[in-house]
Amino acid sequence: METPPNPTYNPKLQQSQWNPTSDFRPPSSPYRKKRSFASKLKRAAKKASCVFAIFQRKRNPSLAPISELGRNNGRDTEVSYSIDASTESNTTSLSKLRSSFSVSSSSTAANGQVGPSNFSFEEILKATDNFSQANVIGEGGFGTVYKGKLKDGSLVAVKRARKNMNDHQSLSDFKNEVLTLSQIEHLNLVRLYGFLERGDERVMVVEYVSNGTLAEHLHGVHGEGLEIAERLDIAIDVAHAITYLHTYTDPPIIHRDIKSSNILINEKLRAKVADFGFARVAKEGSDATHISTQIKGSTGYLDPEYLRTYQLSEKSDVYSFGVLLVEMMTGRHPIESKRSVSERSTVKWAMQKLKDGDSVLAMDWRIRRNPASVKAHEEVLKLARKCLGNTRQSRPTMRKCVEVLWGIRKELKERASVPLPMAFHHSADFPTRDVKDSPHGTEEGERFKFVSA
Ligand SMILES: Nc1ncnc2c1ncn2[C@@H]1O[C@H](COP(=O)(O)OP(=O)(O)OP(=O)(O)O)[C@@H](O)[C@H]1O
Repeated sequence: METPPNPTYNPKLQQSQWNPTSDFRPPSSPYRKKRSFASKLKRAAKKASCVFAIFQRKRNPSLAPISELGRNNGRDTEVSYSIDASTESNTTSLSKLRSSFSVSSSSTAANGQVGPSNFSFEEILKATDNFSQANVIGEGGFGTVYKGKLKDGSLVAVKRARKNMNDHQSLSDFKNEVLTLSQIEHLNLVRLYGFLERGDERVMVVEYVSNGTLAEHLHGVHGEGLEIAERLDIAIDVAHAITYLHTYTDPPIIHRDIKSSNILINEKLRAKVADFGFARVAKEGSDATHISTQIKGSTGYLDPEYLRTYQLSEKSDVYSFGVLLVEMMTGRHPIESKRSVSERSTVKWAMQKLKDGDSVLAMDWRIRRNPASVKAHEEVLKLARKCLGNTRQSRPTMRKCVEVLWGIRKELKERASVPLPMAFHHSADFPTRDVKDSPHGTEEGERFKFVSA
């Protein structure tokens, strides 16, 4: 099932316009379409507002132009940039998926502050209570992440770059993340609302996603333990997001750091992919199949072919996605250093179980067992096996992964709706395991509990 690209989205953005490593300048909008009378009128109004902005800047030079983003290091000016908010729609079919693939053009208000709710550095200070410890929600490679509430009531996550960010790489990763995020908009990708820079402070304001990371859900820190259907929905969301990056942005974007801690979960247990610090723009041109680059990514998720050859392609994300699928099905970290040698690499262990016809033994103890869930688990592992292929040519595209996952979800729903004969409750086909079992125990001696759908 091939999906034609969204006809309204055909940006032809030259890489030279926004090379993330060399030129940190937000590009002009790549979003092109025929202009209606209304949009001409809008443009005229915008022009007028630009004239007003120039007039304002003359009166108030502290309002730096958008094009100075990232270039006023050390000066006490404030620079801001953000993208429009748009209504999110849930995507469950290919056509809906397509319609959600759009890039919003960045809009600039007269005062140089833009976005869904205009905010200044002062408002960010207010929103986070002067970056108070009570609002800290996480710590990452770039610095501390705060929860904030803007004056219009919307919740945001504020990523505050470490002040002594003299590590050139971290700063360029930070800028890379801002730049990449500013290019894209998708239901399953964390939205960038804006970037502010004042003096040595740099903050990135992004959509707040309220329910922790996938890693926390899988490894028992957050939530009750996800059921198989919820895991499938999350896998589909992630696959949609990566498909979008690979297929519907031009030039394509390789995420480079797909892992469970970079996937944020909302209250409805749907996923948004975050952390574009390592994202890399693929070369333009159909014959460009890979990019030679420094190794980036996270242990356990890294494509071995990329490690060997230093050549990055979209299929490196596919490999990491394969590792993620295994993690989601087994509930184990990709590397489990405390386990016996044969179980230390979760991918190797689970793939061996699949090969031996014992895939159910690699199923997360938190997932309820029934014929439908056991089958879905096995099918996901089979897809993971393809994603983990040794060569990039042997791995499926992310779009193919979406299709396969849709098929598995459909079958799961159909199977789950068929009432189980009582005999199944005591079936020897499905080993039972006590849900209280330690996730760190070895599989030998584990007792499984079989539960009907
Ligand atoms: N948009 C967000 N909404 C809610 N919480 C977030 C958001 N972004 C980040 N967090 C929280 O802050 C933590 C740190 O995030 P950050 O992206 O800075 O680093 P990381 O991805 O965990 O680590 P690294 O940068 O080393 O990859 C996350 O683990 C998450 O708990």
